[in-house]
Amino acid sequence: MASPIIDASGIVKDYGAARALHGVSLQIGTGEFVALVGPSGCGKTTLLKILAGFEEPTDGRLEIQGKDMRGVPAASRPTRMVFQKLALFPHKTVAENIGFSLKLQKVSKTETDSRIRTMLDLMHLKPDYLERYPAQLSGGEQQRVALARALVSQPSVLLLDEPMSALDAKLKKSLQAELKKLHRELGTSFVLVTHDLEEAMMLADRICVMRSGHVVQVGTPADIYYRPANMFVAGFIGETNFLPVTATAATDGGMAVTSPLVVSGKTTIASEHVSPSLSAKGTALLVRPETIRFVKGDAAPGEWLLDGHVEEYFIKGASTQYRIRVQGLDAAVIMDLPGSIVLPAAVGEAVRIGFDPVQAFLLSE
Ligand SMILES: Nc1ncnc2c1ncn2[C@@H]1O[C@H](COP(=O)(O)OP(=O)(O)OP(=O)(O)O)[C@@H](O)[C@H]1O
Repeated sequence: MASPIIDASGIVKDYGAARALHGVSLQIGTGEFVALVGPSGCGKTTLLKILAGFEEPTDGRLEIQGKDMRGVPAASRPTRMVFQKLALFPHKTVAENIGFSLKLQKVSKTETDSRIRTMLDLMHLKPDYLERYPAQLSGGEQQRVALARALVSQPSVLLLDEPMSALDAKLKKSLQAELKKLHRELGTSFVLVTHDLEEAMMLADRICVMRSGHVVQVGTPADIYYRPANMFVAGFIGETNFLPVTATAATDGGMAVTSPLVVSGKTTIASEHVSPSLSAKGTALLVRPETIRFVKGDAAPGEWLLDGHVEEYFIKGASTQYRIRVQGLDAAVIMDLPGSIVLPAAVGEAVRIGFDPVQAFLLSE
């Protein structure tokens, strides 16, 4: 990265005796959209608050635009934060809410009015909303006002703490699309904390996966989905199948893998399909549900085959999910097939399923 706008290194945060962040390092590029994901309590909001200046790190160094942020209060940083729970002032109108920070900065009335109107356009809010109070707006509209209020002071970095978690599914989808468009138009760096992995995949240039106060992996959505560092990351994003295998180093840098459950033989997984942090513990092939098919005639060359029976299926509209029970595997194998009027197999039916191991990824616990 040429010159990161945010450069956090070795950030430690203790709350009393409890350590919330254990030396987190993360660089964010100018204009980049980064999503922070991970299970509840892993430290996402704490990290965001440290970037915003609402919490001081116990140890480590944070630079924003090349400047050490130690002791720099939130209001003096080039960052603005939008909170999970709306922090709109209930007794101020939409116009007063949006213009609040400009008033503090003593920006002229003409300039303030003009910036508020620009924000209103950007957020697709009608001009007559300006005189309304937050309680007179829908949840989605309130969230757009909160975004407008954060963006009106033209921050270099927008920090978003689950801004869409309170919205219903349809509203969430439309606001997600707007957020992506907004990011493209403004060129501002966005850091989004979210529980919604699909949201992170859809919106972010890079995803930072956290666990228990540590960064486990930072990568593009494709890296995280197709080349996860370990089973934790793989299981966190999307549905997964883990097929236990025995792996030994192959001569060309890849790994030779075998499984007693597989009808056909040994195969080599190329090095780019092997996790760099592979260890001997719980070595498995990650096989995504959409890469598995029913094999009714001949197998394709090199295809791995498993025999089982249909435990259940779920019609999801555009796709149908099958769960296949394979003897010797703890969990049913999940397959996602394109939706079709004619179902390919019935519950209880004996089936043979197959996948190309070249599309799989070798990882460990
Ligand atoms: N002010 C605080 N005082 C004490 N402990 C805190 C405080 N804020 C957070 N923690 C603890 O720090 C850890 C990380 O919390 P944080 O809110 O950053 O997690 P998170 O990943 O954002 O979780 P969630 O997804 O549930 O919002 C948790 O164990 C939490 O209980």
